[in-house]
Parts: sequence; C-alpha cells; structure tokens
Amino acid sequence: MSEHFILPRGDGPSLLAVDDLRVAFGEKQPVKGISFEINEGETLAIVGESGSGKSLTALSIMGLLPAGGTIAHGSIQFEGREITTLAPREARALRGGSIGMIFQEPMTCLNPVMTIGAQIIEALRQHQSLSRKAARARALELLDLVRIPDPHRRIDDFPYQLSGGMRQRVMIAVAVACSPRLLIADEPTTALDVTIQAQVLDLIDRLRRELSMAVLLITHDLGVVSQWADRVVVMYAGRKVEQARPDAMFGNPLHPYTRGLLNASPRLGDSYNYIDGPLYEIPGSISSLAGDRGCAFAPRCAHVRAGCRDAVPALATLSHGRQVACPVLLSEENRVTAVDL
Ligand SMILES: Nc1ncnc2c1ncn2[C@@H]1O[C@H](COP(=O)(O)OP(=O)(O)OP(=O)(O)O)[C@@H](O)[C@H]1O
Repeated sequence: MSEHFILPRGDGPSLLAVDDLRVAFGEKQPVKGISFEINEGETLAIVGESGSGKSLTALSIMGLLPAGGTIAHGSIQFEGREITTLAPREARALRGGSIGMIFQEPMTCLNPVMTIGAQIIEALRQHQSLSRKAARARALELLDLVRIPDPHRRIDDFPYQLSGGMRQRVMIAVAVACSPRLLIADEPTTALDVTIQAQVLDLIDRLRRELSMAVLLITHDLGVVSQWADRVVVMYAGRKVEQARPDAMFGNPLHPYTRGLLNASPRLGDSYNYIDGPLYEIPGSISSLAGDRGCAFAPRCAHVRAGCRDAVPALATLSHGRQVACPVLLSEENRVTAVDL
C-alpha cells in the first residue's frame, strides 16, 4: 500500500460496535435492541423523534445512564474492548479521555462558579499528568482551537460572561481536551439560532478532521444529517428502522417512518426526490404505540398490512450496508428500487 494511501472517509476500521443494546427502567424498555457501528473518522447520525431512545443509547456508551436505568442486554465494544462491564474507575478514564460528549445545553456540564480556563485545566489534569503551567498553556491552545477570540483575555471569564454560542465552544473544548477518538454530540445545536448552529457544526467537523476522531451526532434535524453525516441511523420507539448513507436515504427513503420524517421536513422535501408525495405530518406520536408484538410504527403507518401487527419486522440488509425494517415496502414491487441504490 502506498504511503500516500488515504482511507476513504468513514471506511476506516470499526471504532465502536453496539450490539443488540437494550436499556430498561424496571419493566419499561425504551431501547429495545439496537445495533450499529461507528468507523474511525466518520460521522454517524442517529435521528428520530423525541422519545425514540437516542439519548439513552448515547448515555449507555458513556456509562452515564440516569438512576434506575440499566443495560438489560447487549454489548458495547470500543476499540475492541467491552465497555459495559468496566469498573467505575475505568469508565471514568474512558469518559473525557477516549470518548468526549457534548450536550444541548452547555450549562448542564459547565460549572457556573468556575472560570472556563479552570474547567478546561481540570478536564486535562483528570486524564493527563500535566503541571499547572503546561495545562494552562494547553487550555489556551484549546480555546484557540475552538475559535474563542482573544483566548488570553477570555480564559479567566466565567461562563455567564460568554454568549450561548461561545459557551458551546467552551464545552466542546472541554470535551476534546484529551483528544478523544469519539465525540458524542447530543442535539448540540438545538438551542442555538441557525447561523450559530452552522458555525458550531462546522467546528465539530473541523475538529473531527484535525483530531482524527469519529463523531456520533444525535439530532432530530434532517438538514443537519444531510450536511454533516456520513451515515445515518433512523430510530423509532427504541429500535433501528433504517440505516443508510444520507444521499441514499433522502433520495429513496425506504421505511414509512423515514418517508414521513422527510415529508415533514419542507426544506429537504424541496431538494430531494422522495416518494410519498405531499407534505404531511405523521399522525399520532410514539407514546401512542401499541404493545410490543408487531411493528411499533404500525398504528401510524399509511402502508400497514395485517401481518405488521404480528411480529417485530426484522432488519433486512441491502447493498452498501443499507438496512430497513419494513417487509411491506421491500415486497416484490419495491425490491428493485431498493436494491438498485
Ligand atoms: N430517567 C428515566 N426514567 C424512566 N424512563 C426514562 C428515563 N429517561 C428516559 N426514559 C424513557 O426513555 C424514552 C427515550 O428517552 P431518550 O431520552 O433516549 O429519547 P430521545 O430519543 O433522546 O428523545 P429526546 O430527543 O427528547 O431527548 C423516554 O421517552 C422515556 O420513556
């Protein structure tokens, strides 16, 4: 192999492998068996409406499930190592070390009574043995890396002295302080206005390249997926219903839920050629889902058939790693379109 060989983006070896993950709160199982992989250097997006289990999936990877929540089944391997069974000390070393996470609201992880510099220094010193002086110098570099203007002046500011977008950048600086291999971003820009959103997502993507990390991007915004993701997993009621490259998914969404999501997204609906026609809202909500026997989307589905309520549809794997869990739309008349992608 030539030394100039560059691995195509997203085709690197698997960094994270989630296999049949189920998360339970007592009898309730909001994540019902999800599997996916993230390759080195790629951005994988998970989309789905509120309550589909996106955040619980991310928090399982971080070992940060809320009280009462347990991993009832499945495995999560990071760099080939099972991480669901790590001792608390090992799990802490992984968090903020090899895996960083950012949230929708920076103030959930920034301490309001500590300067931003002190918080970055703390993150660094938790994972690396650095002198105070070296850590402060690195904190300045990190503020510069996330494009905080005038880092020397800003480093001793408190979070309240910064705008929302700047606080988001500081949170990102804390998350990438130790050059993680994977950055998990849970709705990182939902609270920001559109211009700042794009800047923050551009920043995450630049850091992905510069630090050679992979990104797990959790969002309900299909515009974000189309612009920043290499692959997308669509979740519905705790399960994966479709997985595809964004161009394939937007050009030919296969699952009725994905079609509904796209139809409900006018910005994308204009530019992509999908199938189901006019703009419409998916009727009902996840909470209206029927029991756990059949397809959870059946009560809201325009294509529902008798068999849909009998058994949970299996994920079929098509070409290019595409997956879909809807036997009706993969029936004979649709098969050609699906496989032709
Ligand atoms: N602490 C908890 N205790 C009990 N049930 C919970 C808890 N957290 C989440 N759940 C259940 O899990 C479901 C999925 O939650 P999750 O936060 O993963 O959804 P999500 O897809 O990330 O939605 P959102 O976009 O609103 O964050 C919730 O609708 C809720 O029923």
